[in-house]
Amino acid sequence: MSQKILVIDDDVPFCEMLKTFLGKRGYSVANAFNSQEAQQLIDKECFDIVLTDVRLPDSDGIELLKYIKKACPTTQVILMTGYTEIKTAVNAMKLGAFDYVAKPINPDEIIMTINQALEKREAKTVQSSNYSSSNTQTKSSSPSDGDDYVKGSSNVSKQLNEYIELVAPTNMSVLIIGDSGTGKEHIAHSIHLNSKRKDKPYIAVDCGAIPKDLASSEFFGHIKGSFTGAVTDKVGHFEAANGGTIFLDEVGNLSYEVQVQLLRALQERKVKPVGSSIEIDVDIRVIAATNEDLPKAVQEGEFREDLYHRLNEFGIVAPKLADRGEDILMFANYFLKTSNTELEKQVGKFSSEVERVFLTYDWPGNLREMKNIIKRSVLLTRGDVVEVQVLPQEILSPRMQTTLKDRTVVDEEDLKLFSSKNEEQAIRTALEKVKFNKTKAAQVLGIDRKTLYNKMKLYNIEL
Ligand SMILES: Nc1ncnc2c1ncn2[C@@H]1O[C@H](COP(=O)(O)OP(=O)(O)OP(=O)(O)O)[C@@H](O)[C@H]1O
Repeated sequence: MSQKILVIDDDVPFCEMLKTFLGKRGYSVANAFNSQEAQQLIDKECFDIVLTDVRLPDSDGIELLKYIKKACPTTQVILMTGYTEIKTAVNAMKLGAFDYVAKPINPDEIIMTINQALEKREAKTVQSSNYSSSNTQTKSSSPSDGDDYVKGSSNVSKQLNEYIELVAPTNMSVLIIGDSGTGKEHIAHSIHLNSKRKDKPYIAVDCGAIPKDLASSEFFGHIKGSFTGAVTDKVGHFEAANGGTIFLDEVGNLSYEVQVQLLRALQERKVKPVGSSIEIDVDIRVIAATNEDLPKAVQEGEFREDLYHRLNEFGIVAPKLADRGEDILMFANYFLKTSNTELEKQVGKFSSEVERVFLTYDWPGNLREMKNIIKRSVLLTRGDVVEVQVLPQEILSPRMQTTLKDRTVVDEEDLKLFSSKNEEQAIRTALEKVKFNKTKAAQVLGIDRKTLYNKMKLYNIEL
């Protein structure tokens, strides 16, 4: 059966174009032109992937994302963002979006992102014999021992690694605090692998993806017939993690009610599956992560103070990528290597200009953003060296954008799937913003002046 994709954008020709493009590649595609229509379709069936514009006429992509995550937790949502909306996109990732792609949309990039999203969706629904869940991962590989873990040598990294080494062998609960994409999950897994529990289960639970009414059953399990839909006995995350480590990702997203249940389980080290009268002893180590300001949530009465202290026996801050100094290029080279392997390419290195951009950019999406940008750049690189022309415009400073020699060639490619309506609007908005100074407008848009003139002619934009 072909994978189902819902494309949501108020730009009808663009939606149709994307539908045809994806349809030709074997996907079964539906279109919606506003949020209401989209919700009606989602109420009828859960899609594998939803591709939605960030701005919709009757709502925005972020609100819709929340709706989808509630209605269909395993659907992977990819946002399509216009110029300079990276902050919104990063926020969306915190709320559970799989990824974002910048408009103009590049055909290879969108296909690559869809494939990655489908892989993630499949990984989420992998089931083991007596334990199944849509919101967990069990892991056996070692990120800290093998080639796939960059330790870094900057001062912040040295301190981070020291903390991991110190706390790992203990049984202390660890709370990892850090922005989205800083590597919190990697840190959690590394603590597990360096602990005495390393040969026991490691269960990662995405707390943000658990629907409120199913939370008790997800954490503590249920017995057959205990509620409508409980057709078999189910082992909860706590029991599955028995003897090992449970990683509670996005712990700040748990409802107050679930927080109470969780605290009880952690204090008493016993769980009772829904519908059962028998308590099960559990021996687990808890690692939690959040990108929220939990002390503030405590102050505002949204997060229980006793649970906060229970989780925060040892706090670790995951550093922002921009603060990791000399590690930045180490990470970049690591992602170059992994991208080459995944895409079966042999791109050798970054140009020195690209390295300079990497070192000066502020990386709001941290390691995840870097990984995505490098993968996209490797995909678009035809030679041996990643040049600045293949970098997305949001990471280039305006000054650099105008010095790009071959920008037009890349633009022409990027524009294949870029709707004329959006493009015309983007150009008009940019011109207005800079009081109709064409040089500045070209900078804002990330295109050269010649391209801007051509496009103004095409859309009859007169000043
Ligand atoms: N030390 C590391 N070495 C190599 N890759 C890493 C490292 N840390 C993180 N990554 C990679 O960076 C990406 C983001 O990491 P991760 O998912 O752990 O971040 P996160 O902080 O948990 O994100 P979120 O808050 O969005 O859940 C992942 O693809 C991960 O594989």
